[in-house]
Amino acid sequence: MAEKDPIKVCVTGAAGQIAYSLLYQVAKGQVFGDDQPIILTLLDIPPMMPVLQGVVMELDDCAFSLLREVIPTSDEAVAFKDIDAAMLVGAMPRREGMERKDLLAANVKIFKSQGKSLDANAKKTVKVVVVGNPANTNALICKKYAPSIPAENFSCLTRLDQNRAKAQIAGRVGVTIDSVKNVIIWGNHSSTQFPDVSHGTVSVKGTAVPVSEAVKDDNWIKNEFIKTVQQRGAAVIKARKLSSAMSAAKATGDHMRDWFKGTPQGEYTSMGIVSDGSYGIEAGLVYSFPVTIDKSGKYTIVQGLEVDTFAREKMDATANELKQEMTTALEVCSD
Ligand SMILES: NC(=O)C1=CN([C@@H]2O[C@H](COP(=O)(O)OP(=O)(O)OC[C@H]3O[C@@H](n4cnc5c(N)ncnc54)[C@H](O)[C@@H]3O)[C@@H](O)[C@H]2O)C=CC1
Ligand SMILES: O=C([O-])CC(=O)C(=O)O
Repeated sequence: MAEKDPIKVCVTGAAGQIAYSLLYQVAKGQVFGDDQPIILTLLDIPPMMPVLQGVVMELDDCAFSLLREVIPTSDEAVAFKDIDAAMLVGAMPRREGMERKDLLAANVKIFKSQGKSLDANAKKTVKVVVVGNPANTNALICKKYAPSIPAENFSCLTRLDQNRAKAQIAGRVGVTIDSVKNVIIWGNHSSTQFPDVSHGTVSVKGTAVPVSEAVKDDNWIKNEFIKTVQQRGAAVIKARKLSSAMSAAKATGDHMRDWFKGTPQGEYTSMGIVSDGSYGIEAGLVYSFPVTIDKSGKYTIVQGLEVDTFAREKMDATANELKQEMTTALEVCSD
């Protein structure tokens, strides 16, 4: 069979810690498919160019069969030229004691500039995932400054939260990770996010049962579980003195793979997307919803899930935080 044409993929923050794990997955074919040749563009800031050269040397030395070309640069226009996919990782990470929104003033302007440059340089079909924090609001700003690219092409990463939630449930029940399905992350990638297992299932001895039936401890689900997932990033920072990188890279790969290839039959996944008003969430906010994705890469918000009073309160609290972040971000970007 004839070889596919290469796709062009940009990773920003390419000299940083998440990129170091992410680039391996992308170049190895674990994200876009093991028959999909890749051209990589790698963006970082000028002082990081010597470090980035080292990353390029290592990419060469990996001898990846699918990697056709690597373009390291500190110029957004070069990095975004005709790209099919953008993984916007480059931004300052938080340190111990900070909330992710404390990064807003420092990071949001990066996404204003990159939104403008994507608008001018990327393919109009480009799929963008924002990883740099505060991820939802950075994605909102990026989209705002790229008006010629459809809003549904912008997303932010909440897959790491979903993976964390699945791991907690699998560990608690004592099953493998793939036995846990349809765990949802609603809202902001922050400590107000709502990890919701009320529509999820666990496969126990070959039969799918509701998570609550498998866990048999609603108090744990409503308290410790939610808090553990909400605070997991902070716990990793406390332990490592650096924020999550291997797991963040894995989640970014998972997010993009599902977006390009589709979600498995009967399963949904969570991603931060521009709200269309579903579930009463203000249209325009970048909010994490459960979605299914078809083989052509089009996602649809899962509709009709029952929302009880407990869930409603949590979904609204995280939406309110996002509204406040949006107001601050628009102020920061107005000059
Ligand atoms: N959404 C999520 O689930 C997660 C998000 N993060 C966030 O991802 C971001 C990156 O984290 P790390 O890789 O650990 O940080 P890092 O500090 O190791 O790397 C960040 C890289 O971005 C570069 N950079 C800064 N400004 C840039 C710009 N304007 N254009 C291109 N590159 C730029 C830096 O020079 C650095 O090389 C942070 O904001 C972190 O908080 C981290 C984990 C999970
Ligand atoms: O917590 C942080 O600052 C990094 C991050 O977003 C995560 O690990 O989820």
